[in-house]
Amino acid sequence: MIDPAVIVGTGLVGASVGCALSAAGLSVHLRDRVRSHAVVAAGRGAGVVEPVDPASARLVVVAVPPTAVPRVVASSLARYPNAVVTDVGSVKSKILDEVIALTEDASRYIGGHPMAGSHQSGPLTAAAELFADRTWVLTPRPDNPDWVVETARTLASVCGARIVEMSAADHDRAVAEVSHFPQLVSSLTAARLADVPRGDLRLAGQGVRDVTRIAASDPDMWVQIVAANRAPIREQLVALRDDLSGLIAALDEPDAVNDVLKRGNKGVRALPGKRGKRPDKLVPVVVQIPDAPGALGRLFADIAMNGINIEDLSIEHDPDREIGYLSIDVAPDRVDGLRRMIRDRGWGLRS
Ligand SMILES: NC(=O)C1=CN([C@@H]2O[C@H](COP(=O)(O)OP(=O)(O)OC[C@H]3O[C@@H](n4cnc5c(N)ncnc54)[C@H](O)[C@@H]3O)[C@@H](O)[C@H]2O)C=CC1
Ligand SMILES: O=C(O)C(=O)Cc1ccc(O)cc1
Repeated sequence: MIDPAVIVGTGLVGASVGCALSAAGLSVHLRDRVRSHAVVAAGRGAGVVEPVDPASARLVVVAVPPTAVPRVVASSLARYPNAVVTDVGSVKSKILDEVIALTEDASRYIGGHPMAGSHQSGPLTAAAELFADRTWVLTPRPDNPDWVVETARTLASVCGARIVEMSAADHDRAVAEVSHFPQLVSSLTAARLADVPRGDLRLAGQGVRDVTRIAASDPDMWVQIVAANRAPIREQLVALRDDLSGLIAALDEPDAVNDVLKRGNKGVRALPGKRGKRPDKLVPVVVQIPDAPGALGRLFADIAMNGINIEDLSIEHDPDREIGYLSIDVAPDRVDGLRRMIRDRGWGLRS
């Protein structure tokens, strides 16, 4: 149904889709305005740079920056007359409006958005597993024939993603809440660090790193995303401004500060955890590991030998010493066993 596929735009997301489809045995043809990006993506196993016979292409995945998406979708609909054309752009309504304005018949176009990526860009950071167990939003419309929707579903499934279907408008509101607004807040938080004296920055722990990771994202890309989804983002920012004004006015009142922190706790609990497990039902065990080849592998082997399932994990690097702190989340009934094993096997335990 999706073989052969064409990917236009072979940066982080396009090349990752290519890697996932190629790993599933499909033939994938890569195109990019910058040919070297397609060549690098091919080198990472995303497909081949040789063109496909346009009439034989079954699927085109447009993975270019948001402002370029409508034109590339329109030209792909014309160039590949038998293919379903989908995109991975982070906004959906504006792209759809522009595609409809550019084409006579947009029924072979269906919007898509895998909710996976990173703050990095370019094909060098691509990975076939990027979409595994992540949400892939599709925005089918009444004018899409069933086979078009089915083709897009097949793409998301082959990439290992969970499909969520909704209208373009609902998608844009949701991503403003859970992706675009958090990006801007992370950027604002990180921006304040640029003026913090070096000596003060040495006190930075994992908390500030957690809330600023995505502030390293590509500004060019995010300017385009924000421009295309202004109304719902503005709503979030205005609500934040009210919250900030309230907090500033109430800083002397512990009850009001407590209320802000409690609301924060509630928000964290609201986020879905792994397979529906609430993250607050897992317990972190922090292990000190040497920054040396094979250390992680040995630790994981020890944990597996003891029949303990790692539900989630994260790593923090010591800024001065060649060690890392691996935080392993396990079910509460496995904590004692894991701690005992860690000590018995000679690993350092931090909590
Ligand atoms: N970065 C992320 O975490 C995520 C990004 N997205 C969306 O995926 C799309 C691509 O993002 P990334 O892969 O991160 O960007 P990227 O910058 O890594 O790759 C974009 C690629 O598109 C190429 N390109 C630009 N204009 C083109 C054109 N007119 N024709 C052909 N190729 C063109 C560029 O040369 C580049 O190789 C964007 O629309 C973005 O909104 C979706 C989910 C996650
Ligand atoms: O880095 C992360 O955690 C992300 O959430 C990346 C991301 C960036 C843009 C999107 O449209 C979707 C996902």
